[in-house]
Amino acid sequence: MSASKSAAHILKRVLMVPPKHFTVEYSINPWMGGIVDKQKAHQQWDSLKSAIEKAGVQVLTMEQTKGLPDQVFVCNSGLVYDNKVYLSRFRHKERTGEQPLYLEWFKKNNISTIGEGYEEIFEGGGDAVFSDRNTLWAGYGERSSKSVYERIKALGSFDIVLCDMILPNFYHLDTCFAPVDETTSLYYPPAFSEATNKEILRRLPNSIAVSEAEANAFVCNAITIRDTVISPIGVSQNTKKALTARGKQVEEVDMSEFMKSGGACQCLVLRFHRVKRNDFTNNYGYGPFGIGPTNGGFDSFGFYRDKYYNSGLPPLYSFASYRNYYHEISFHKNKYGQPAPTDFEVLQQERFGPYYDGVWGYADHSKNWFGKKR
Ligand SMILES: NC(=[NH2+])NCCC[C@H](N)C(=O)O
Repeated sequence: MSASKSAAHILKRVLMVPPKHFTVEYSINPWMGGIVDKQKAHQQWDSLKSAIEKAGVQVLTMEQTKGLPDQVFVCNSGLVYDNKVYLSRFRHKERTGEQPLYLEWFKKNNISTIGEGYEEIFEGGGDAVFSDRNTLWAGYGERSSKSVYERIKALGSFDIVLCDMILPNFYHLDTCFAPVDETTSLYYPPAFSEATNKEILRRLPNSIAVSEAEANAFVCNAITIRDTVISPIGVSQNTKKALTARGKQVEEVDMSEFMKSGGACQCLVLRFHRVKRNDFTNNYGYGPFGIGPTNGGFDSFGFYRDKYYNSGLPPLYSFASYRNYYHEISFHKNKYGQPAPTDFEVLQQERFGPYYDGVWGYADHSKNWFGKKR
């Protein structure tokens, strides 16, 4: 059993693209065809968004650009780890127009980007998914290239489990595999080579094999948020039983319009997980006494500050710098319109000089607290 919390438990936000210009007008996978009912697509997208929010995850949105019908499948924009993203490079020319738009969005939201201009084909969260912070499931075959995963090591240090996919209908990893918790996934065994099947059961021994009918209903395109499994309609009684035995509840949403393009729940979201805290914060992102830097009180350095001590000037602490400091992605600008400092550690050293050595992290958060030196 993995020591690390499952990805489902640390999912914090997702990015979604409302289907303003969603159509099926070309065919780059075996599912694509049919006429999209636009109104239905909007309703289905809205109900997915509500299900995600109800499960406690924030939904950010980005506008769709006309002429890029598959941009709704924003999961394919890249793979996010902490505050970094490895950018996609699409296999089909029909989707390459999406790349610069995603790049711009990541830059605007202070997420550092890797992979711009790289040759290797990579379709982001469609083919690569974390089951916990230390384990990346890495699909290749129809879309992403196997070699890209050497490059992806630049994102962070985690195991990369290469998944050999062998059926054209299951062209993205998320069409046939979905992590559920630290020992469980939903998966469709025929879609994988024998070696990959073994590896899935070795690392996630409680995995649930779905039937052909479920696989074709895109049940493996589910998203688990804590204990809620949000899946397209079509989960069998057997699978429901197995999930209930794992303490999960199943919520089915109709994804018929998006399935005309070969996508469903998971394809419509890009995931942002909770970022690992520095040692000197508690699990709530605050320093001692639960007082955060935006209030008066002691901060996590053990320094007292009041809310207005720097009045007249922009505050030393702002929401943006606070988020950045706690290794959070800052999605908000502070009220002075200033971006978060790019290297907050350096900034802290300049401010606090000898009192700050970057290695705090005992129970009282500071070995130099009030001049104490232990
Ligand atoms: N993550 C996914 N499986 N996304 C679905 C993408 C669907 C899109 N029509 C394509 O073929 O690229």
